[in-house]
Amino acid sequence: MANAKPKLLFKNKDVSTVNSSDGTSRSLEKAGRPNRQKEKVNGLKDRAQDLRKSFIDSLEEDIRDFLINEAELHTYDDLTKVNPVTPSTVLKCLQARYSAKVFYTHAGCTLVALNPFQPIPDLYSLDVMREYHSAPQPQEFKPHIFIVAEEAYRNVQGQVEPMNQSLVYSGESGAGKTWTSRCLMKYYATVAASSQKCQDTVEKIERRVLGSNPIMEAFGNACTLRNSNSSRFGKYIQLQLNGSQLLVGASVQTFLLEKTRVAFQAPNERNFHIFYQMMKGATGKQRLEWMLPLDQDFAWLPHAEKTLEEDCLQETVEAMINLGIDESKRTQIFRILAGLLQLGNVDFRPALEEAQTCDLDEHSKGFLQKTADLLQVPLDELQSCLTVRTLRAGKQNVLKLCSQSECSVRRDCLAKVIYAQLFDWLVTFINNSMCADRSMWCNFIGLLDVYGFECFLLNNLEQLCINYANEKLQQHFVAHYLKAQQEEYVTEGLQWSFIRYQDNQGCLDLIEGSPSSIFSLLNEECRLNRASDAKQFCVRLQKELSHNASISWDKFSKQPHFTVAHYADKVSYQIEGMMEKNKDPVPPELISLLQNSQDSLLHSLFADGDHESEGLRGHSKVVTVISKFRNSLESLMKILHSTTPHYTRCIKPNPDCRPLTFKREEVITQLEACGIVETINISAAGFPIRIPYGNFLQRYGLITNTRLTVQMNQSNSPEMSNQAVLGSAVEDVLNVVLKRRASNSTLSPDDNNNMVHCGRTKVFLTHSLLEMLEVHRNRVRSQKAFCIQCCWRRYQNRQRNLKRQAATRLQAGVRSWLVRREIRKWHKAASVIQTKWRRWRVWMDALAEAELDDAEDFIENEASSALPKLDRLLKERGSVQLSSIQEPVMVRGWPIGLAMASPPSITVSLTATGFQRIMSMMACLKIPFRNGEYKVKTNQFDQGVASIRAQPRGSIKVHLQRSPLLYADMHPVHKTDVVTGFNQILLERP
Ligand SMILES: Nc1ncnc2c1ncn2[C@@H]1O[C@H](COP(=O)(O)OP(=O)(O)OP(=O)(O)O)[C@@H](O)[C@H]1O
Repeated sequence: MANAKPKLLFKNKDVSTVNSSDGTSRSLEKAGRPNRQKEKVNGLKDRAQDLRKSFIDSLEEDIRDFLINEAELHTYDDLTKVNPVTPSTVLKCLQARYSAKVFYTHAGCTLVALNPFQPIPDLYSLDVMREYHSAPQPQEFKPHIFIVAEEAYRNVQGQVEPMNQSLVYSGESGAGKTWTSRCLMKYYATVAASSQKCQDTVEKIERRVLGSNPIMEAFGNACTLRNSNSSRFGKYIQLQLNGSQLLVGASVQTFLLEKTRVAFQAPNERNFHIFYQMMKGATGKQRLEWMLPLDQDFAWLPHAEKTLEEDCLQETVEAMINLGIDESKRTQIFRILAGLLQLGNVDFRPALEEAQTCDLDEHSKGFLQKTADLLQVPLDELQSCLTVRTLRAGKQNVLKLCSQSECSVRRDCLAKVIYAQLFDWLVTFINNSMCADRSMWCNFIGLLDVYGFECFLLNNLEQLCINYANEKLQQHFVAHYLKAQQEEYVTEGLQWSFIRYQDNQGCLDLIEGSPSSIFSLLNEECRLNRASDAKQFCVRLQKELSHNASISWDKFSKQPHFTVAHYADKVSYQIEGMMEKNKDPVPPELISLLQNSQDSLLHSLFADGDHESEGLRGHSKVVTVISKFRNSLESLMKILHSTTPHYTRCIKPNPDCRPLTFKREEVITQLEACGIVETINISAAGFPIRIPYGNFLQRYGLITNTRLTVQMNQSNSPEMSNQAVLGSAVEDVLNVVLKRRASNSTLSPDDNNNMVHCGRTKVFLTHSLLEMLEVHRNRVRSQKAFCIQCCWRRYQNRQRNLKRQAATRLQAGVRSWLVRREIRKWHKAASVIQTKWRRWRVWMDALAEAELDDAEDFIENEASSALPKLDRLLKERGSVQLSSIQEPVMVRGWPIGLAMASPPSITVSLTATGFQRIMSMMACLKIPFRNGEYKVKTNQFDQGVASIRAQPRGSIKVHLQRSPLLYADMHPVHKTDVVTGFNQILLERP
């Protein structure tokens, strides 16, 4: 149905698809395959599920990115701009704004106010007020409570029907309703004070209007677990404006004061502030007068040690003075309150005998005495009222002694009735002092501060009334919101009739309808004036109301109860005590006691006869709490219906009242409870997704191959015709999608129309059509992706081949270059070696020639000189001494080398020609030829002399090896004892 919660795109669908793939595992189980296989299959399934989930998540993210720019969420001044309008996107937006210290956000015709829980400098200053007031278009400013205030004020100025305005702010305890109320009052006081003409009156009224706050808060607020300054009543303040829209008066109407708090405070909660103000702020004289010694403990004053800024008696007294409550009245008020504190300390003891009344201990007697004194009633009368009950039997009164618990109930009842009457008296007094004569004002701006929706562990009549009031306001709000939405659709040229939504009329019928409803049955039960039985009443409810879908019962609960499905949530109400609370009986004796009080104020509170107690009223006349509440709510609703409403939803971002802390769960619960989510759901019933044509084509244009730029460029005409061009392109896209849908299903074209509407500049969609568009877009995208993949692969292959060819060429080039370089190196080296070698050879040749020339010269020149001289010279030129021969023989290495260097024919000739060669060798060695004494061996195969060694008996053996270098051993050195030249190393050494 229309108010079904918007599901996340694709999520549900996908889960079902995944589940359907379960068959595999089931069939395996049936086949009884081993567990491991099953685990494997499950593992694969899980993986597939994970992959699918991550795909869906990324897809959702993609859609979200398209619809909404998360980075700019905090800049969204209006929650209806969030796309799609779902609780989670709304929450995200609020959180982003809260983090950016922006506390107000529009939500269509509503303003959402997040409590910062710390004073924000310059957010509510006089300058800001004046700025908003003087702005030609305050709506263009940042969202603020002053925009709402100014809008209401201008509506009055504009005299547009309905001229009267109502500013409704709701929210849970601690959300900032009272704060908002104070801000608005200050705003109007400032705005109205801008006129010089009636400055005195305005100031007087302003002082009184603002001055009434401390009094109302002192008497009606208390420290609770959820808020240290919690209003325990609902109020509607009417600011009265004259023809010039100046503030000339004000009045206040209150609802459902939590009077039980006077006599009962929940653990860790406190009584109304006023009692603590008296205890802490009284002067010595006042303490005596009020009988409140500093060291006295009071049962009804728990946690008195806790000091709050609200515990300021002086401020309350000053406000009283401003309002015109004179000293004697103030004294009376405080004496009565002190009397209540004393009364709380009175404890009853069970009667010793059945015929006796409940007893009081000494302490209690003292407290009762003080109570009687302060309330100015006779002590014995007071005591008997609390302990004895008067029953009417025909025309006679019958006295009945009360049990201990009955006495306590009567004591509490006395306190509650006095406090409630005193509170009402104060409200009346405030009204009298602020309210202008009816002829003086013509319009009003009403400020409605109501309790927010309540759902506790145990809920009773108070919660039923509060939640009923919230249902009423929600109904009013929904009607108003739909009107605003209708206006938006009309601007876009859409029909309104297609919006279907489920309102909360069913729930209201259940609570207040006729002929039978919870209220009517409760009232009937109370009027029967019989002892109420919760179980019986529960059965009755089941019998009479079970046809209503909004009521249910928990079969497993033992306590008599009923559960109501409110628009915000289901709430279970316990029936026990509900009838008693509805009757709210006040024993007649108590009323007559108070009527006889010597205190004129107390006397006047009960003197008018309105307080006929249960025993004195006829059964048909019983006015129950429900009836009273319902009547006041009816009159309030009448006022609201006749005014232009402005809604502000105050949100408490965290339960601990910590500054600038945003708890998502906490906020979403409140958004649900204050109807924002319901509003969102209503919006979802129409077209929750609104996309400007341009954006639509950017995303979905590919379905019909439409390119936005082309579309835009085709038309150089003004904007409207641009929109027309875009609109027709959008329709083309939608037609493709809807045609495909029609071919797949049997739905009528009407159904298609319910899914989409094209406005003037935007296309309005349902979630399901968006889903279809996405599916279509994905299909087109996958086709295109496939195409791109093919092209890309082809391109890649071509590139790869080109690269391969290029690489081969490069490799070949590099290799040849390397080889060429190597060869060049070798050539170079070879030529160096050649050059060196040639040089060396030339040099050696030259040396050898020079040597030979020397030798020849020497032989020629010195032939005649003595042989020892020649020996010396040879020795000098470097020669080997073969010491083993008897006579020293000098061997000139180089001539041997020279000999060896001769062509092999020399060697061959040594062997071949035998003796001749041996002779030349011996000549070289300068060995005297002595046949048989020496043995000269030459190596036939190796070139050169292998060795020359001394043989036994004086023989020598020369062992030389031929150097690869010609004449290597040929350079004689002038040292006689050293053989030099290359052949030195070739000489075998011992
Ligand atoms: N706009 C604001 N700026 C700063 N602090 C704020 C603002 N609104 C609320 N507060 C703080 O939050 C506290 C609770 O606010 P308030 O008393 O207005 O809540 P409430 O909704 O009226 O609660 P209840 O329903 O219990 O009366 C205030 O005492 C104040 O400290």
